[in-house]
Amino acid sequence: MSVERDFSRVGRVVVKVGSSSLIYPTGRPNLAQMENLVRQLADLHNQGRQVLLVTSGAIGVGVHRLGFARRPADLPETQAAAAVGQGMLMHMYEKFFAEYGVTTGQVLLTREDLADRRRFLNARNTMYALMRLGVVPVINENDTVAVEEIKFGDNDNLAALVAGLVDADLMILLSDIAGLYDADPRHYEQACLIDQVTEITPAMEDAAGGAGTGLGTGGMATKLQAARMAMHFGLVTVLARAGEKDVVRRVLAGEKLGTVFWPSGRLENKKRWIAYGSCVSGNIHVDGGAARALLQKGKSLLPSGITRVEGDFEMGNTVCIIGPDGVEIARGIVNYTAAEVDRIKGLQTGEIFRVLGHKDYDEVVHRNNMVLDA
Ligand SMILES: Nc1ncnc2c1ncn2[C@@H]1O[C@H](COP(=O)(O)OP(=O)(O)O)[C@@H](O)[C@H]1O
Ligand SMILES: N[C@@H](CCC(=O)OP(=O)(O)O)C(=O)O
Repeated sequence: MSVERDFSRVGRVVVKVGSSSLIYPTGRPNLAQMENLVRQLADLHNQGRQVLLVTSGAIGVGVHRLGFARRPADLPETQAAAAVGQGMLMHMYEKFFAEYGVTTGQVLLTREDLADRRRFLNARNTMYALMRLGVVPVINENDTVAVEEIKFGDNDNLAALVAGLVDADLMILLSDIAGLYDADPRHYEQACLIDQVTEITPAMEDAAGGAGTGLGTGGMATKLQAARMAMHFGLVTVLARAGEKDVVRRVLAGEKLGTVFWPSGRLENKKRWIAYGSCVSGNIHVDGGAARALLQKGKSLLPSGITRVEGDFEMGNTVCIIGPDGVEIARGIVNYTAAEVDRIKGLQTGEIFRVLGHKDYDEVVHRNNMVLDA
């Protein structure tokens, strides 16, 4: 049964638009599409809603401006293209938004900005300040400096992280496709549009192919990752075609357009960061008793159930907690270093002081700093 879409009370919206919707096959920017999108976003802004735009397209636009026939294989040249293209994109957005009297602010993020808790909170404060000042943040990955190890890699995941960061009510992913299909529509003419998703199934993941054009990154697979993250955060996602007439207005009006992904949980902000923002520094393996205590009884992780430690983490880092079958059961912020956990593993909490010479916490990972099923 289809759940009614009522977005009348949505106050904060993150809209992500992909390269394939912003660039013509000629490699030149699709000004009509861009202007159209900006008009709709400016209208949302005028309604008193807070709008954040996550935009792709910097590399694609820069590649064409620099006269490359296709995206260069070489990283510095790709980053040079991003530097050129990002400036061009921002110039166009600034111009179109200004026509409607709306001020924009460019925010370029790297994976590291969100992986570090202090920088994550700093980024959040900046976004809140921009919104308080009535500015529409225009966000992209900082492709010019981001190298492989510190990349989000695709803007779908970036959009979901941003939506979680600012506590958005709704994320709209605009692409060159009408929504999620039960098979890759490029290969199966009979593929059917799925109008709503309450759980992302393995069949949907199997059907999610790569990018539709040479410009897109990640294709449907990264959109499903982003939607899964948003569902876990407690946010609604709508995936729709950017070129659909008045798509943003119609989505917000509750029209049955594209695919809606309904929330499956309600993760609080800090736990969102633990599960998806922070980088994992090591693994703690636990026995069956500890796994049950965490999963079924809502307990913290104590030294007694720990069997093995992997990695070289510091206190305050994020670690994965691995069950006896080798599968991750939780993720959390650890209260001791890897060397300390190794020394107290299997012991009762009463023995921590005797072994380490100090005891700041009974718990190796406290329940409040732990997320199950991350
Ligand atoms: N199951 C599926 N449902 C819908 N689209 C799919 C599916 N599998 C693969 N795709 C492809 O994903 C493309 C969108 O991803 P991508 O090219 O990365 O777009 P964007 O630039 O908007 O991020 C579509 O053009 C479509 O061809
Ligand atoms: N940050 C890159 C876009 C990366 C990306 O995810 O692209 P897309 O799949 O088109 O949303 C750029 O601006 O070119």
